[in-house]
Amino acid sequence: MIEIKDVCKAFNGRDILLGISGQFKPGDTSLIIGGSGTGKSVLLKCMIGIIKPESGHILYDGRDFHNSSEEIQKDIRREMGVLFQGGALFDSKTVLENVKFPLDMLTNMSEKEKIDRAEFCLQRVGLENAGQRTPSEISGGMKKRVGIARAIVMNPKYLFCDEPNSGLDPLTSVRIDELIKEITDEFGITTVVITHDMSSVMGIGESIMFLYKGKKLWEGDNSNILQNTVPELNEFLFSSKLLQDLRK
Ligand SMILES: Nc1ncnc2c1ncn2[C@@H]1O[C@H](COP(=O)(O)OP(=O)(O)OP(=O)(O)O)[C@@H](O)[C@H]1O
Repeated sequence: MIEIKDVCKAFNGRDILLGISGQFKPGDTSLIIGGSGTGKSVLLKCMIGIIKPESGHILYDGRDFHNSSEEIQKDIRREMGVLFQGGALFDSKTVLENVKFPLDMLTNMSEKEKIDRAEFCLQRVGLENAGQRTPSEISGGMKKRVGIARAIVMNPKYLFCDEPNSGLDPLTSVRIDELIKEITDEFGITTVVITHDMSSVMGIGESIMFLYKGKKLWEGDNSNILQNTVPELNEFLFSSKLLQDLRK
């Protein structure tokens, strides 16, 4: 479980996160949603340790990440998988080499063990035949799958996905969401997804936190989000004329 307690962050005197608290449970796909500039990515960066919060605590199964020894921080980092928004794949490496990369960097496994593990992960995301291609030779949806395979190659306890649907068509988006949810269920991962995609909210939002101007204004799930009474959340959910009409 990941617990965040009263996390605050400011840049150049401007408050970005104003005391965010919440819990993310194992086996759940938890979403952080909100409009542009509300602090979702900054919160994610605090969680994965790219940014240090000014105050507050981020606990990984009870271990206070930012207030732990370097050794414990290293342990926690090894338990994280991250799917970056742009994919962050190496164009000069093959798909298989991209997936294997964290194993090369962080383990003492033999080459055969690393290849077996990378191939298992590629198979899990439905790309068993794409290992020898390079990222430039595959589609956007396939790149996301490679990113997911690489994010799970170290068998993470915690998985972070930054806007996994960006740049994808609606059908591919749903497939990527479903894959993230399946993997989360199957391996009991604590998964945190940043999104502003309404179909993700309704499709995989087992736990949802809504941020607005650096504050958490609502939390719940996809079964009760449409009944919420928070004006800012409704404005976010029903931003388009089409959705407003459908709601009516
Ligand atoms: N390193 C930084 N230095 C200064 N300001 C920053 C920095 N990183 C983020 N910000 C500011 O923090 C605010 C929140 O940014 P953040 O990227 O978290 O938004 P977001 O909710 O993820 O938006 P989007 O959905 O558009 O990605 C923005 O006003 C941004 O300009």
